[in-house]
Amino acid sequence: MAPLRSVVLAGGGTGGHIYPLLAFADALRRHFPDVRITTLGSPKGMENELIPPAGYDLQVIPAFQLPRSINMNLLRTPDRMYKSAHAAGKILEEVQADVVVGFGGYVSVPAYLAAWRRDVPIVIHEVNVPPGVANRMGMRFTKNVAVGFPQQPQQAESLRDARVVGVPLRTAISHLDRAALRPQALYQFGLRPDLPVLFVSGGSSGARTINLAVAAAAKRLAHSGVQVLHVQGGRNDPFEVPADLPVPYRVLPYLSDMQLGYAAADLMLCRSGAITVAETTALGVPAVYVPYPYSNQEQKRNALPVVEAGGGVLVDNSELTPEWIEQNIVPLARDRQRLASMSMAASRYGRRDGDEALLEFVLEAVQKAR
Ligand SMILES: CC(=O)N[C@H]1[C@@H](OP(=O)(O)OP(=O)(O)OC[C@H]2O[C@@H](n3ccc(=O)[nH]c3=O)[C@H](O)[C@@H]2O)O[C@H](CO)[C@@H](O)[C@@H]1O
Repeated sequence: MAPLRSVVLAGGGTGGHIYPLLAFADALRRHFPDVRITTLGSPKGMENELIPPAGYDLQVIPAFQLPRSINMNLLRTPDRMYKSAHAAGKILEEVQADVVVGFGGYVSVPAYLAAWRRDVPIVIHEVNVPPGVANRMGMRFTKNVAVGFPQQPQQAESLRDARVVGVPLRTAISHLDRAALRPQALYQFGLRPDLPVLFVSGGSSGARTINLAVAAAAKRLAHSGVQVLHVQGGRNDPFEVPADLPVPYRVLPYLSDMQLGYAAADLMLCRSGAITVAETTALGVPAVYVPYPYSNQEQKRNALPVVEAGGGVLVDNSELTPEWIEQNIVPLARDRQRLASMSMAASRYGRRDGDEALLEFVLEAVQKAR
């Protein structure tokens, strides 16, 4: 029997759930060119902007609001959840799914429920500690849980038996040779090759605090010879940057080709969403991480091991001021030796093969179920 004929991938909301799903879909297609790949999404998530252009079939199922904490009663009430699970189930039957692989986000819950009802094997990929609500609910239905980072099984009881597979990264990122792409990236962004580049990103939706603090430090950065490539984030308000700066400060609303940003960067200033950390470490990009201060400190946990390994610096959201940037980022961005050693330390922590490792885990799960 062919190992896989039809796979349903569920995950939605923000880039952090969608990019690993897309990277995994690419790995599936590379290994099994004839496999049918169906993705499940919700009506308003970023999946609608990211999945169809990547060439995958996106089936949108009715949305419902997940509670902030795990609540299994939700699964028993014939409300919108029932409608979503019913819609997911119809799709699973129509495509005769061999397996459902879920990456978290609202849309994963109905997919897990529908798969469980039909005895379709479920694999969960989780990148956060504590695990997201959707995946925690999914864990009631399967033991096939994979995680992105080596510290997760020690940090969360529910992930104790999970397999560490890494994070599936887009091939443009996992295969990136930063030094080789750097000249093209600098040219494309209109940046100078003789001055350090600070690459700023607040994750897939952007981060207001980071945007405002860096924009307010624009003059100090520019007069110290630090260029800035600033991705504002898909869903964030524009901000003002002085027009008459002596060195380039480029602002982009969103960067689909993140590899170009990573290639141009000498130093990154960013939120520590799990996928961002997986990418900076896989590529050895030295980073100053500003964890999102809410949602259970999950972003602080993502960044801490990298910082402890010497690959990054951590600063509290409330401490990120223009003065802090001037006193800390400017000297760091100009210290080539320190950046090189941070880059090496980050690379030692990161990995690039998460797509292949997750595929192996999924194949084992399907095999086990047959
Ligand atoms: C505020 C919040 O709750 N954030 C969560 C969200 O973050 P978020 O959705 O921001 O996800 P991550 O930081 O993990 O990943 C962002 C992804 O977007 C990409 N990107 C970003 C900007 C851009 O212009 N272009 C681009 O392609 C990055 O390369 C990366 O692949 O999901 C993560 C993964 O579950 C969690 O760890 C974060 O805590």
